[in-house]
Amino acid sequence: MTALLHLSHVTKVYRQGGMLGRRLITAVKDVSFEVGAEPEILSIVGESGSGKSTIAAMILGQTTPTEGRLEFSGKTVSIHSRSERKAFMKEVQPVLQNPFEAFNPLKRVDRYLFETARNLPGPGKRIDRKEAERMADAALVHVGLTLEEVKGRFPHELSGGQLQRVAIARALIPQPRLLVADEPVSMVDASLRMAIVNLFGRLKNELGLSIIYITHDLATAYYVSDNIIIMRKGEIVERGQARPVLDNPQHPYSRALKEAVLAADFAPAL
Ligand SMILES: Nc1ncnc2c1ncn2[C@@H]1O[C@H](COP(=O)(O)OP(=O)(O)OP(=O)(O)O)[C@@H](O)[C@H]1O
Repeated sequence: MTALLHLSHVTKVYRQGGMLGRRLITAVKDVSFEVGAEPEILSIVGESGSGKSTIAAMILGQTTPTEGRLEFSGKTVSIHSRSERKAFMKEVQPVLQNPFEAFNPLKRVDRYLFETARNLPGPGKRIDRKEAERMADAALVHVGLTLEEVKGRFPHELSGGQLQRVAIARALIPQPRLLVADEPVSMVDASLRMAIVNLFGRLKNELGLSIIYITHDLATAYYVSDNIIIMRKGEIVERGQARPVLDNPQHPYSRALKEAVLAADFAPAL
């Protein structure tokens, strides 16, 4: 079966600086991996600067690889127009790190959901307000909320965890096949992180959605992912099924990452 997403020998080089002192930064170097045809949660972990966000940006079509190829459902991803972007975004949706940045503080959050529903691409009759409300409510129910709970609310009237759920609900409205979640719990209160991560597991099972979960947090990655990729300086150093890899990491860098987490967990309280 054709993989949902296939990255083949992908490299991304950024140019930094002006004419004088121009520097080339290889953010991602010869990376290949797949998200399979069956729903899966793939975690990409690694320290800051290892290239995780650059991979997310390429998968979301926000930047193009310098070398290599990305295929979605067997077709090379190439976005040259607004309509191509809209069609692609129907299938692949982002979940951002900071939900407070994803929403304008002066705009009621339900408006985002209605607008997303009403702007869906494709033929057919225009979605009316009632239908948009029904779609918003259905998406909110998938994330453990209801339209009644968020209707008329501004972003600051919701907690970080609730707002991240609304952001995820918004991403669900187009009925995508892949979510790309870049550090989605790092701005959420520690006590609520597991709830969001559990939600990913539910969305995979209930909606058949695949999720790329980019994180620093090995504990949640261990808990929720089927597969894992460990990155260092733009390259994949280890990959495989999440639990065996994290139970028994082979690469010295993976071991160091795990030891850093264990050391933090057992650090004496100050
Ligand atoms: N737009 C850009 N222009 C120039 N360099 C960039 C750009 N985006 C990222 N980089 C560089 O590419 C490298 C990889 O960055 P990237 O943000 O992909 O890593 P990351 O693993 O996601 O890190 P973090 O967890 O801090 O977001 C870094 O050296 C970064 O400075």
